[in-house]
Amino acid sequence: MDKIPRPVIRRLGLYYRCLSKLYEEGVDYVASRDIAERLGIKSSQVRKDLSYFGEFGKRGVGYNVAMLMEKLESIIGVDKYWNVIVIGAGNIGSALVNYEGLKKEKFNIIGIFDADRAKVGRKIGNLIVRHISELKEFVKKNIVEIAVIAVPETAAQYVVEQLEQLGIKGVVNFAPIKLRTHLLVEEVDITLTFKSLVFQVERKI
Ligand SMILES: NC(=O)c1ccc[n+]([C@@H]2O[C@H](COP(=O)([O-])OP(=O)(O)OC[C@H]3O[C@@H](n4cnc5c(N)ncnc54)[C@H](O)[C@@H]3O)[C@@H](O)[C@H]2O)c1
Repeated sequence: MDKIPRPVIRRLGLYYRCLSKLYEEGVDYVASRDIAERLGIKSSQVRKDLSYFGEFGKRGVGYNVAMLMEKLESIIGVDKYWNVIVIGAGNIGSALVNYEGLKKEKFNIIGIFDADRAKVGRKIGNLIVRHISELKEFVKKNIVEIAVIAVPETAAQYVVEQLEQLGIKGVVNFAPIKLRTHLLVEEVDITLTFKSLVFQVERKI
């Protein structure tokens, strides 16, 4: 399982969402072509990605939606609730706490922390902002494996080191900085997304 490329793992989440919709629509079997069409990717890509995990599909019939969902659930852990903490109660941190979509996908934000005492005690969604000094105690008392870094670039390295010491396993990092850490990191680099888009736009022109 270690050798599966990251982009594939990311796409599995998309496949899962697509299959959930099909399931809700009452669809029993689906062809890779239909999944591909819904997601705007090539059907050969869908077949290749899913073949990493064994032969799910039947030629001419397609994939059994419920069975494939079950298989994906066991691979990407969507059958499990993940507790998440957010470091930084600014624009991004607050937006995430207020974003219902995460909970729907079973990512449960259970704590938000900030270094600014003026923000501590404020209510964001259903949570009260805690001071960062309470982090250690909080992580000891709760099962938390995932954290979001939503602090300024200058504080992000320090924060990831704290998270590493506390045994957090993975981080979603919004700060535009390459973190030095052993933790698993997913970067959310909005500037890069724009750059990639304009690169493609220019090439089309
Ligand atoms: N706002 C955006 O649209 C946007 C877009 C892309 C990326 N980002 C990046 O995401 C990060 C967060 O952005 P934002 O707009 O939410 O910033 P923000 O300034 O609104 O919030 C950052 C929060 O982090 C807190 N903080 C600072 N040091 C801390 C520490 N050591 N421990 C805990 N909390 C600490 C601050 O008190 C503040 O409340 C930044 O690195 C930013 O560059 C922001």
